[in-house]
Amino acid sequence: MTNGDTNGTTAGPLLAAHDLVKSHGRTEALRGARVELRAGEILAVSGASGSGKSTLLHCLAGIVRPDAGSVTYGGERLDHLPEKRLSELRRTDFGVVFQFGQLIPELTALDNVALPLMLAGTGRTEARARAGEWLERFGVRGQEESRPGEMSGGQAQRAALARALVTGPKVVFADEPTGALDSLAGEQVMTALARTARESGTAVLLVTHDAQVAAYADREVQLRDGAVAPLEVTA
Ligand SMILES: Nc1ncnc2c1ncn2[C@@H]1O[C@H](COP(=O)(O)OP(=O)(O)OP(=O)(O)O)[C@@H](O)[C@H]1O
Repeated sequence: MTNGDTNGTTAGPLLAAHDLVKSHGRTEALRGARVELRAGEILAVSGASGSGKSTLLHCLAGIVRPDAGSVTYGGERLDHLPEKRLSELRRTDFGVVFQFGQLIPELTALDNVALPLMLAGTGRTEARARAGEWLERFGVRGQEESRPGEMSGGQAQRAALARALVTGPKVVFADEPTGALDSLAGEQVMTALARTARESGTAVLLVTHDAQVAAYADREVQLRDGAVAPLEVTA
């Protein structure tokens, strides 16, 4: 009974996927995947290339609808929500970071981070002030007026994290956030993400094939052929 085991600290999961099935054409990317994310938890989803990690993340984030199975967020069926409500929820409650931060190349770092706040109705001056604070939290001070192409990969990715977190989301979805970085820049990105998520109580669903990145998580599940595999105990 997922929702019955409340004891004040461990209410039901914030986000849960049960028996997810999703095909891309003839490829069955997910075959009964099941995963639960608790509020404030950092969960790593690992697995070999092609095991379905990104597809699972897209289903959980409401970017893609599964063919079968369920995705619930705060007890509500995400996969049944109409598109309009889903995009609203994605804007208010979710943040996303992909392998290449996907900052808008024409905008400065500051304006990239201010943008989600402005889309949510915050005035430009206030949005830029808050964006500056978040860039500072992520150690990219001094780069406010740089465009993404003028920053290092690590700086751009930390700015992308600031953009994902600036609106105070409940969940951040990070798909191989260090995949394009060298190991030092990757460590800086992961340290900043884990610290900030913990400080703000944000849950993180972290997709990675890198064990060193997964080590930043509180818990890890491994996907194999579109389903969660039992974890091999290595230590
Ligand atoms: N848009 C798509 N069209 C066709 N096939 C796809 C599409 N997206 C994913 N697939 C296929 O679905 C399977 C799962 O892909 P997915 O990207 O979810 O795995 P992954 O574990 O994230 O892989 P990687 O680590 O390489 O990114 C793979 O066989 C992939 O080729």
